[in-house]
Amino acid sequence: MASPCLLSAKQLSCQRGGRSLFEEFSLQLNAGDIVWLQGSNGRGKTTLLRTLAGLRPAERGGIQHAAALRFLGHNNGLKPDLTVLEGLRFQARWQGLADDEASLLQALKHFGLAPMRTRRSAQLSQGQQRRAALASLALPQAGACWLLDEPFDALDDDSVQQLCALLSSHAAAGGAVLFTSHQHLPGLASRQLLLSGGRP
Ligand SMILES: Nc1ncnc2c1ncn2[C@@H]1O[C@H](COP(=O)(O)OP(=O)(O)OP(=O)(O)O)[C@@H](O)[C@H]1O
Repeated sequence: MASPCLLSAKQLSCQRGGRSLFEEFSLQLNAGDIVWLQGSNGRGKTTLLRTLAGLRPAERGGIQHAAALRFLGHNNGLKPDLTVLEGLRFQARWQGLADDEASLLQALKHFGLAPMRTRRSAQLSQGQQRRAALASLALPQAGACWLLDEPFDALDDDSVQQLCALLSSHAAAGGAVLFTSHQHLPGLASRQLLLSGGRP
C-alpha cells in the first residue's frame, strides 16, 4: 500500500529582489520520507521551506498538507530569559505537544540537556542553543511533517548522531522530514532534491 501524502506543493514560483528563485516547483512528501533539500548559497532553500510552512506567501502555485507542520529555522527562536526547561515547555504548549514534566525531561535527555535544564538560554553556547531548539522535536508528534533549515548547524558529532536517530525514528513512525544541510550525512536521506541553477 502506498504511503499517505503528508504535504504536496504544486507549481510554486517565487521571486526575491527582482530575481526568480524557483519556477513551477513541485514536491510531495509522503509518510516515511526524509528528503535532503540541496542547493548553493542563496539558491532559495530557506525561502522554499518558509513558503511550505506558510510563513511567506507563494506568488503562484498551491500547497496542501494533511499533517501538522513544524518549521525550525536558522534562528533558534529561544527566549533568552527562559531556562532550557521553561523554553521547552513554552514550545510544547505553543505546538500543542505533551508538556508534562516527564515528557519534557525525556526530550531534554535525548539531546543531553537534562543537566542544563535550569540554565537560561542566553547562557548556552551556540551548539547547546541549537540542541535546546531541537529538543521539542523529541516530544511525541506522530505523523507530523518537519521542515528543518540547517538543523545540524553547530552540533557536535554526538548531537548529529542523536538528531539523525530522531529523524529516522520520526519517519519510521509515519512522519516526514524535509531538511537543508551543507553537511553530507551518509545514509540519512531517503531522497535528495536539488534546487538547481548556477550559484546566484
Ligand atoms: N528579505 C529579503 N529581501 C530580498 N531578498 C532576500 C531576502 N532574504 C533573502 N533574499 C534573497 O533571496 C535569495 C534566497 O535566499 P535563501 O535564504 O532562501 O537562500 P538559501 O538557499 O537558504 O541560502 P543559504 O544556503 O546561504 O542558507 C538570496 O539570493 C537572498 O539574497
